[in-house]
Amino acid sequence: MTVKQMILGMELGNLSGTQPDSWRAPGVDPVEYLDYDTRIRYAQAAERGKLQFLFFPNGPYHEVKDFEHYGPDMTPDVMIHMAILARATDRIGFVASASTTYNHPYSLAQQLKTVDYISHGRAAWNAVASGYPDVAANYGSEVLSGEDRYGRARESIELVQSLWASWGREAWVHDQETGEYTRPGEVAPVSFEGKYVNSRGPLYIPPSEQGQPVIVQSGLGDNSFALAGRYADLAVGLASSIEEAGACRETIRRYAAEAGRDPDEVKYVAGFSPTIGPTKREALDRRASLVASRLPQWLPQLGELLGVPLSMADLDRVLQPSEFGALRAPNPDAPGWIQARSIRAHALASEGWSVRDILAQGVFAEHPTKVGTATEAADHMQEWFESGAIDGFWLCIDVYRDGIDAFVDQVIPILQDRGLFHRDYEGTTLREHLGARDQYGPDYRVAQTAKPQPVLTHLAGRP
Ligand SMILES: Cc1cc2nc3c(=O)[nH]c(=O)nc-3n(C[C@H](O)[C@H](O)[C@H](O)COP(=O)(O)O)c2cc1C
Repeated sequence: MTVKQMILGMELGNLSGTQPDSWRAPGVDPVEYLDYDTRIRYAQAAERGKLQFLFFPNGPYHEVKDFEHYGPDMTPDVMIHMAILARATDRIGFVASASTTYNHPYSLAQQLKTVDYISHGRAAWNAVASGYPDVAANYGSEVLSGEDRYGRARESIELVQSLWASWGREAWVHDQETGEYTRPGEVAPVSFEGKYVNSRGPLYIPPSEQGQPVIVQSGLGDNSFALAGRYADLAVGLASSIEEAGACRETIRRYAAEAGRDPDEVKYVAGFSPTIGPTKREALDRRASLVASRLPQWLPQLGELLGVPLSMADLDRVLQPSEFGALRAPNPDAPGWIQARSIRAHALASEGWSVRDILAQGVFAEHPTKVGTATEAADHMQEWFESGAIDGFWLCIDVYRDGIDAFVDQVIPILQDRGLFHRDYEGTTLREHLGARDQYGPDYRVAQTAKPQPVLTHLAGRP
């Protein structure tokens, strides 16, 4: 019997790490954002840890509003980024986020398949439907309705996959003797006609070693979950608790079953934001220094959560239970990760941490946070994974310069010794790393617009 092991990915798209002041951390070169010798070193470190994939977020937009004090936190250009890192690594996969709303499927099909080919089958497309006003504004648009964004997303995925298969899987014979370059009729137009996107095709790029890129979906909300259930091999999630993660995963699995797929075909990974130190105290001090510029903004917010006014003068104070009282019910209409803040703030205050240490432990972080030793990080991961709510994690490393090495050299061996993570890649392609099924062209079990293509019909009929 093979024991199930976790899938691990890591975000590598933003400035110097995922924490706000990472660009000012000791030893960090503040211009490394565009220094590809450094980015390559980070990708290679993740590969040394046998991580299955790197995740590249992309709006494109500048999420941080205060451009004067914080660097951009998105990927410079996701396709170029992926291509450069692909040529400097051998095994690790790449998940490139790209909008289905503001890109033409032909361009996406071309770029993604090129990288899939040159990386020997390690590319994935995180197909996102662009719900952010800033992204829309960059393309001179308003945010479109959910119906239109997700209608276009479904068609775009099916068209991109149709174009990928318009160069038949066995088409490329390139026989120099006979002069036959491709088999007759096996590179053929797709003549795709949707409500939102059209293309004649064909695309002129042969299959990669995994056939075609893997489909990923990252999102929160019913539309995103339905898209993931219908098309994705991997869903990259955001969940503040094991219960929330389990509920997201179950929703995606239900949508997969409704679309006619085996729910096990979609893996679900949740975010995790560790800060590792030789001792808990050192880890807390590290994390506190990485959020220092946010403290004036967070203190009043923490005060609201705990029902006690807080200022910078309170930073090193331990609050007494009589000051903050009982946990107040979070707003049930708020997203889960916002609701989780009060619960976490209250729990940390009750444990007797100072105000600074409460804030250092990720009360306002987007993802579940563990600040402590490598063993504490591994314990968190083990608890989540063994609950059955997730198939793994995508890691949001605090400062890339030393945080990736710390995770790879200290946490990964613990996970491996506990049998929770593989010791080496099982194959060479991302599809193999994720245990995703073989697929070339659209998945006709779930397709809504794509029609079986001549090139595939032709191949199906071949003896
Ligand atoms: C973990 C996670 C990662 C995401 N990454 C991106 C991204 O890189 N680019 C993007 O445009 N949207 C990204 N999103 C946004 C979602 O794709 C989606 O648009 C959002 O959840 C809003 O949902 P809606 O489209 O139903 O309004 C991400 C969402 C989550 C939860």
